[in-house]
Amino acid sequence: MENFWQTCSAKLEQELTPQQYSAWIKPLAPLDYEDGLLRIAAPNRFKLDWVKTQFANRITTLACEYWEAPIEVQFVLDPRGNMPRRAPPGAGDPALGGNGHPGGNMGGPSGYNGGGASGLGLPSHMAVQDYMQAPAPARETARPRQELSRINSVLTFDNLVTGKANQLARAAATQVANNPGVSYNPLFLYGGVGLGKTHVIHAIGNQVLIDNPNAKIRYIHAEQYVRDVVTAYQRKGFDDFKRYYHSLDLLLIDDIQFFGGKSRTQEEFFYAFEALIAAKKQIIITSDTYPKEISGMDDRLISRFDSGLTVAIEPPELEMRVAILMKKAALEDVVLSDDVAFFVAKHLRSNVRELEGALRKILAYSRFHGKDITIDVVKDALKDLLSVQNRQISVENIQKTVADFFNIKIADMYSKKRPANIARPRQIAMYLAKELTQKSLPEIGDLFGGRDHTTVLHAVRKIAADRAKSPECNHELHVLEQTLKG
Ligand SMILES: Nc1ncnc2c1ncn2[C@@H]1O[C@H](COP(=O)(O)OP(=O)(O)OP(=O)(O)O)[C@@H](O)[C@H]1O
Repeated sequence: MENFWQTCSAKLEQELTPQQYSAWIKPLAPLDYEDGLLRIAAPNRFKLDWVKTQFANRITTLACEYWEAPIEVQFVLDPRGNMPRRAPPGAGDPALGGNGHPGGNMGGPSGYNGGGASGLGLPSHMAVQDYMQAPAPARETARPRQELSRINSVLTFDNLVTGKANQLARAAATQVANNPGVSYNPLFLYGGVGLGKTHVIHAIGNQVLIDNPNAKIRYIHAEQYVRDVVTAYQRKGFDDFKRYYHSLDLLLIDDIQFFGGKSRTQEEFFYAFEALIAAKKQIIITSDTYPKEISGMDDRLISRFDSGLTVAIEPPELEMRVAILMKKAALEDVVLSDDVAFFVAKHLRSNVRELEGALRKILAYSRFHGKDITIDVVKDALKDLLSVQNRQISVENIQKTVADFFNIKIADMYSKKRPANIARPRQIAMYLAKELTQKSLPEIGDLFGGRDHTTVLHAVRKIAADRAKSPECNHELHVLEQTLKG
């Protein structure tokens, strides 16, 4: 470590002005180096902050070059108290009355040839930047991996309610968490909005971190990954980008449908994917739909996504919705009666986020008015939500939504044509008409070009059977239902 620091300081001395070097680099001291984590101490908070924002990237790059490995650099306040001030008197420490105000002649961003944070080395998502944002020294040293991983410690398996809708996903997730890189790789979870995909992958991350606190884990939303690719592109920083992502033990990437149509992102992700899988590192992906249905996605990625295990998370069934409401209420120290929980769960069927929102409203309403939570209180608290739920869905609306979804003409809903690409959407529309409206089978038949009620019955049974056995069909229907319910 001492050797590294000598090499690194010498390099920085060449790159910086003498004042910059004396003011910012000389007062630093390497603390320790272990398992890819290098800690460097700064004598006071001001210097710590400035060094983090201005020189962290460069120091990390030099460290990676020196050890020829991905290195994370953490800047901390010197645990031994203030170190002797080695910068010459008046050498530009504004905190001590010098003239080194950021941007002034001591080397603020504009004074640093070769770049400040933006021009040197790692893009903004990189490990060192993460450390740069670590809040307080105590936490910096306590669980650096946890902070770097972006894992939300609240989203665990313990508070994930399990039911028919997510039991497969949970079983697969548990297995992957217990044997990362070994069982299903990648694990691909898909399902509609607010059904718990993000919760499940954070739960995996939390579990892996408990079992192996040194695991290098990263949770990232796909939109952020896209932004990082753009940043790496602008800064010509793909080497750092690759080094970082290819060095992970566990990559959790959320809502990958956002990669659709973004070829450069897909290319970079493909490399990361291949490198991690080859090294038996675990990848977990979520999406709002199954791999083949993601539009604008490269075929080679789609086939990779499908090469591990693909599991759906379904909308929760009634009992599961009740259990979720009760669990979330219990976390707020509130006991919901059965009839209240069933009432809410019966009326709000689309997703868990909606249930959480409803519960928040109910709790706020009852606290504000000082009333116990009864069905009448719930009706008042959720007036707006329930009126939307009760809004009548018309058969015409169903026909239009289904026709748009499958890219056929509305007229095909009434026509006598029977090619499969028309017949199936028509059967789906009939099924939804039966599920979501009060119309009888003959009435529905009439609205579909005067068809017999037995034709409607056949369609309803067929689609119900398909839905029960095919997660893809179930997903399509769920998306349509969510669209229709607004
Ligand atoms: N089975 C469950 N048990 C407890 N809480 C759940 C469950 N499923 C979802 N939730 C909660 O519902 C909320 C929404 O879940 P989450 O964000 O994981 O959904 P998502 O499927 O990732 O949605 P999106 O596609 O919009 O990103 C979160 O607060 C999550 O904790």
